[in-house]
Amino acid sequence: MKEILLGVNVDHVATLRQARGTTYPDPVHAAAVAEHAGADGITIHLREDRRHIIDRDVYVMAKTLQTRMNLEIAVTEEMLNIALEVKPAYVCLVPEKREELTTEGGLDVAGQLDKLKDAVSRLSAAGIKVSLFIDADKSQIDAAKAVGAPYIEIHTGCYAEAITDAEQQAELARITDAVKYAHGIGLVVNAGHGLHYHNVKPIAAIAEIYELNIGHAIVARAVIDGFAKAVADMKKLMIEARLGV
Ligand SMILES: CC(=O)[C@@H](O)[C@H](O)COP(=O)(O)O
Ligand SMILES: NCC(=O)COP(=O)(O)O
Repeated sequence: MKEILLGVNVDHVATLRQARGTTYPDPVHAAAVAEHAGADGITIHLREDRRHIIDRDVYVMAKTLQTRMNLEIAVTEEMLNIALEVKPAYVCLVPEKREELTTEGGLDVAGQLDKLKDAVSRLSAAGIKVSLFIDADKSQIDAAKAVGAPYIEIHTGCYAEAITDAEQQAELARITDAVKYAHGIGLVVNAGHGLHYHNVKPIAAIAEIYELNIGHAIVARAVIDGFAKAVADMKKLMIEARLGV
């Protein structure tokens, strides 16, 4: 049984902090608790509008994380320069629209090959492992391979937001096919967005998935159960899925 890793996204600990402009709760503290509870990495999305994670969080976590940072950023000069200065273990390039409530879809790699090739090349030259946040779409997977990204993260939002069982099963089949195809052409395949305690197991059971990045649901559960238990419970579900229990 291949282990599946959990990247805990602490963005929405910062959402609570930004809601009042206080210094608490601190996503740096939450990240330390998550790592102690079994997180294999910490994911943070530094959005252009800094609605949750702010620059200070990135620079402090670069010094304090015991596992590794997966920094999600848009493909802009501002963000690329921050990534090249901080040099996190991983950078995941994501699409971003200021008006969106949350990430709405995958990055259009196929439609901007030269721009992505340049970004991937610059980040990789700095020793950063680059992932592209894309839809479960073979043309986008091929494009990710073409621009030299070693990792992709399949957007699971359509699966998570499916209304009927039939729709969810269709999205699961689409994701499964995409993961296996991407793995088959040599990409390391992660997945994430909208996963929670009641929908994570079928995704975690896909053997070729390397890591799941999960945030909103863990932070929401932590409000009731505490952060350590929320992380540990999610990791337990993922391991159970891999064991087929
Ligand atoms: C890229 C992705 O799916 C998540 O990291 C998401 O972007 C979390 O941040 P928001 O909730 O601000 O969209
Ligand atoms: N890339 C997905 C991620 O980091 C967390 O997404 P969500 O679980 O907050 O929807």
